Amino acid sequence: MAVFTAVTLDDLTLLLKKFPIGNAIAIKGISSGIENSNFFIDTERGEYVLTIFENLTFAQLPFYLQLMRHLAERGVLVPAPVPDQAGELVVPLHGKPAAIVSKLEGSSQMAPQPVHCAAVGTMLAKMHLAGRDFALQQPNLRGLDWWNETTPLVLPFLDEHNAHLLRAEMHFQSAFAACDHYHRLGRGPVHADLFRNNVMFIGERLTGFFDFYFAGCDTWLFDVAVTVNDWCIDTGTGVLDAARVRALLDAYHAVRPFTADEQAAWQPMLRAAALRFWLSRLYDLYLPREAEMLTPHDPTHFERILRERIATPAPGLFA
Ligand SMILES: Nc1ncnc2c1ncn2[C@@H]1O[C@H](COP(=O)(O)OP(=O)(O)OP(=O)(O)O)[C@@H](O)[C@H]1O
Ligand SMILES: N[C@@H](CCO)C(=O)O
Repeated sequence: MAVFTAVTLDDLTLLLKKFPIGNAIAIKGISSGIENSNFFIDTERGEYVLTIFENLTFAQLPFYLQLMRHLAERGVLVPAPVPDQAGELVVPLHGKPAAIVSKLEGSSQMAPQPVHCAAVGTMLAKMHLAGRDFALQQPNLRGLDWWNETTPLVLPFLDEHNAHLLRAEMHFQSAFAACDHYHRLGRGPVHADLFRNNVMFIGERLTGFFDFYFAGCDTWLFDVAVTVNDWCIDTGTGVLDAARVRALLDAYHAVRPFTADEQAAWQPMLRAAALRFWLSRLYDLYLPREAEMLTPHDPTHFERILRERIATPAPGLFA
């Protein structure tokens, strides 16, 4: 279940008095998702999604909501936040921050073909370009600093085989983050969690990216690597599917051409993207937050992907 904070139709009626989207008609909790309480809401003006943020603070939220607004205004398909009558995108509800965004049509494509990967690559490149003039700055809060903080917390839970892998990969990634190629990589706001369950499709048509609540400023290549590590793999083995990788990368490259520095950084970046989710899944499994009510995601999936990326070079970014 993923409604940590309950909201009744009466609560919604009161809340919507502050929003220019008509009166409340219905509210329905959304069962998927592990971070926030989400609701589909119907109003006299249409369908929206109400999110109550269970972990993010009032101070952190403007970055995410303003970013979504910035991207939506530039034609990137993302949910558009709805400002209240005072122009606020984040409002208190039951003492927690909340926001209303437009509802995307469609559903997640959990068995993507090259055509879906190409659509994701195109929209991801458009998103990176559209984010270049976004004024707010917030680091990727699940970046190298967080990995450094988290590694000693999870190491005691690992067997020697995995502890060795984690220590060795942290060593490798620290050196990578210090190298010249890395510092020349293009940067900006990135989604940083663009998995299959965070993109909507109707058939082969992409209708939107959502769940921006891990977004932050980081290298664009990190975003591409996170996306490829989920969209272009055999989920049983973590092995990359060459046709889907090619489709995603070629589509991205056609909108924002990759650079030689990005090509040089590609293999270590795929490992970095695998490490990021291996670590967060280990952390969620061994050090669960009190409010956590869901079965954590399986860390061994990303351990497998990391080992596979170390063992087998991925197709290059471009020929
Ligand atoms: N703007 C939107 N339009 C349509 N559906 C949405 C929208 N936002 C969220 N949803 C629906 O709500 C579900 C949960 O949302 P979301 O993934 O953002 O939750 P979460 O708690 O942040 O989850 P997680 O971190 O596990 O991905 C999605 O799978 C999707 O079905
Ligand atoms: N995409 C993350 C969950 C957080 O959104 C994972 O699969 O570990």
